[in-house]
Amino acid sequence: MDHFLYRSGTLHAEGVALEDIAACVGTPFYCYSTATLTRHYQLFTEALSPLPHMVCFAIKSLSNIAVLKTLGDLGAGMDVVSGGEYRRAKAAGVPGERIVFSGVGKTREEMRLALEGGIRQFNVESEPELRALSEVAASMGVVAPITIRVNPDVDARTHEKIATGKKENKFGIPIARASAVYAEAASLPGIEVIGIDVHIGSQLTELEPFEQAYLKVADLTARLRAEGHNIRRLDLGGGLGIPYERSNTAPPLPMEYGALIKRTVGHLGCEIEIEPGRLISGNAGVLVSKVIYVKEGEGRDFLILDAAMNDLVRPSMYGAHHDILPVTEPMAATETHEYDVVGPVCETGDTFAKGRPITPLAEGDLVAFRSAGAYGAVMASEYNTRPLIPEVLVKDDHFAVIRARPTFDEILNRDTIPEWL
Ligand SMILES: Cc1ncc(COP(=O)(O)O)c(C=O)c1O
Ligand SMILES: N[C@@H](CCCC[NH3+])C(=O)O
Repeated sequence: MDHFLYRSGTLHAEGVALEDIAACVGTPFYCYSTATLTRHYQLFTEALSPLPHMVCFAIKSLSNIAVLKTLGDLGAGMDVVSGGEYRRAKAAGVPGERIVFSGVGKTREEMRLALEGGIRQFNVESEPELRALSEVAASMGVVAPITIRVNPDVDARTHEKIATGKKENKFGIPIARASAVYAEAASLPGIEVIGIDVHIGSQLTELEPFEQAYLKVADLTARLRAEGHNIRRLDLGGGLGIPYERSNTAPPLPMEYGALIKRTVGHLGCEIEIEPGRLISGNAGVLVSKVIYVKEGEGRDFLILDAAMNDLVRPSMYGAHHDILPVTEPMAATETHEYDVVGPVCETGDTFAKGRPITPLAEGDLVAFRSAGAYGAVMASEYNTRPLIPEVLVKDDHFAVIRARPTFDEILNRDTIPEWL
């Protein structure tokens, strides 16, 4: 469910017409709905209640500080994967005790930053990282709370580039080695073992892979407790998928996912942590773009937009589908026309969709890419010196620019010409 609906013949974000935002900030731009962000966060908290739990938003999916504050003010925790993301969470006012630090390559500087600023736990992914963290913490006279991310060797049945739970993936330690690694962790002076972490991939559209992974975590919890570890928190990762194509069967709902968690690990008396990103932010955002030209090609028509792969890379990177809606509501009887929808970047890969049926469009018309809130703005670049596009947050009947388009002066001034040139 989202809050982008046609009203009076034009697409709105909550109570605001997207065309009014376009007139104010220009195109292209990202637009997020506070109501959808809020609702999706609440779906998870409702799904996990009454278990003791924390929903830590994976901020890699959408890291604008205003969005983080929206969720943080509701009580959300944050899952960060870099010192930069940690700083964003803090800038949004989220206290350290609600921030978890994931990722395979945390540097000592990042560890120090989080230990100084406060941290809920580090999700440690390897023995060298464990030793480095212990050294850093001990040198500061503190103890780092940790879980160890285990790799359960489960096929998440998602796009291979975003599957993380198979043994050939770089993530976590092999679950078979867990006893040895936990024993080492318990012996290190700068480490306090809190629990177990697992995350098997993103955009999962079935519950079964989660079930396999969580059952393995339940077994491991019992084993590690028998070995004397005080396992009291389970971080079950993120990854629940969203319906990008409305015609497809819908992925499981947070409520069903919550029921699965209760069934598989709910009896263990652990605090449950989850790290959803896409399900909270994905359908909370659209990318609005304008048709620059309609170009007749060989046996196809190209819809050339002012948005490109540098603004939304998912279609060219993963072959991902995003629904493309005309901002002006089509008349019920309007026939569709098939377009190859492309951007202005000088690569054939700069293609959003091929042969996509859309209501006939003309120069200057606006379109909205649905489900663009997650892994949209955060993966944007300035390729072809196309400025990063603005982000706008809507709440009820008002909106605010939460990141402005940089000026070309700002962009050009980032480069410096050495004095010897
Ligand atoms: C460790 C970790 N946690 C959480 C997430 C969030 O995933 P998603 O946006 O699919 O919910 C990811 C990304 O897959 C991740 O790598
Ligand atoms: N960037 C990916 C998701 C990556 C998830 C990373 N943990 C996407 O757009 O689908």
